[in-house]
Amino acid sequence: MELGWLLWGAAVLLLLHLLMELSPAVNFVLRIGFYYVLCIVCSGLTAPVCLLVNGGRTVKNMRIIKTVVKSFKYFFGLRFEVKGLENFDVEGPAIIVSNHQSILDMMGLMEVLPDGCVQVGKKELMYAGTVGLITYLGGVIFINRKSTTSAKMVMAEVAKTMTADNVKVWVYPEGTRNCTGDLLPFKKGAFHLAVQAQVPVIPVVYSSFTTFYNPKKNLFTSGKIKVEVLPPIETKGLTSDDVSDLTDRCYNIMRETLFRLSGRSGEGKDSS
Ligand SMILES: CCCCCCCCCCCCCCCC(=O)SCCNC(=O)CCNC(=O)[C@H](O)C(C)(C)COP(=O)(O)OP(=O)(O)OC[C@H]1O[C@@H](n2cnc3c(N)ncnc32)[C@H](O)[C@@H]1OP(=O)(O)O
Ligand SMILES: CCCCCCCC/C=C\CCCCCCCC(=O)OC[C@@H](O)COP(=O)(O)O
Repeated sequence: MELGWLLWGAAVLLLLHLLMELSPAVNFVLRIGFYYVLCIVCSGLTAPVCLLVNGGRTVKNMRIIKTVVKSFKYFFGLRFEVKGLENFDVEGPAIIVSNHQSILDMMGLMEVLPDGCVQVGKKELMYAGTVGLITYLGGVIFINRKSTTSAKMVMAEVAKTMTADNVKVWVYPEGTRNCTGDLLPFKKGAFHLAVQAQVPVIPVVYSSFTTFYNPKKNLFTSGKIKVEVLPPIETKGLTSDDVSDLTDRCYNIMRETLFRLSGRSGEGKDSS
């Protein structure tokens, strides 16, 4: 009886393997589907641990979430090469800005996430079942992207509390996922936040995923991601009039770094 089940299991695995070899679409759907399942199941298992250890919604839960998510890369054959982690060692709060390519970014995020750091996320994430629960418990700040007024109010509140709570805030300034190998124009929320709280901006850049991940081409293989944490940009003394310049400065540094890390040297200079 047991041998029968084993043989059936082996046959199903072999069939899936053959299908994945033969069809890139099947390979993509199975791999990305597995990522979703992993996120949903691990969130469901991690949430009670967070509740038991820390009692509710707190940034301290990010340590637990990070430990779990850091193991995901082994399932997908992803390797991270990280440089510049010492640039996170600023005294007190800071705004961290990074490029946002895919839902896979959660793995890269957790690879470098400093202690005491929460992310700004779209409010729709809150309703994503167990993933919503874990992002809530981890202290993610939810914003309504469809209402600039409401998003600005949330961000202004964060500017007031981040110094008192001594937290770093991670914002994806492109405001949405973008897997083109380039950057979208930056939204200004992160930079207003940095100026209002008078805290430094720390840019983090991930090399382009396009060589191993492209949903339009059903491409999802193993790959290496280079990550660079860049030196902090001070905002002391800056006012709201300086936000546009600060945004452009960060955009240019990050775009140049993105192209360098992705092997497109020489591109990205002197563009705005
Ligand atoms: C165990 C297993 C676990 C598995 C799983 C775990 C996962 C555990 C980690 C989860 C991690 C989640 C990560 C999610 C990742 C996202 O969900 S990314 C999407 C959400 N994030 C964002 O959108 C952030 C970036 N967006 C912004 O900052 C935008 O500026 C805002 C605040 C949303 C506003 O949007 P907007 O109106 O479209 O933007 P924008 O053109 O910048 O602003 C309009 C005007 O308002 C002004 N303005 C903007 N903000 C302000 C401000 N704060 N004050 C004053 N003026 C302002 C601008 O200057 C502009 O005026 P002008 O300069 O043109 O005159
Ligand atoms: C009862 C409802 C059940 C709903 C189940 C939904 C399950 C969703 C499950 C797994 C998703 C795992 C993803 C981990 C977190 C990803 C965060 C993320 O990358 O969000 C995208 C957001 O930055 C930008 O969104 P858009 O590109 O503007 O769109």
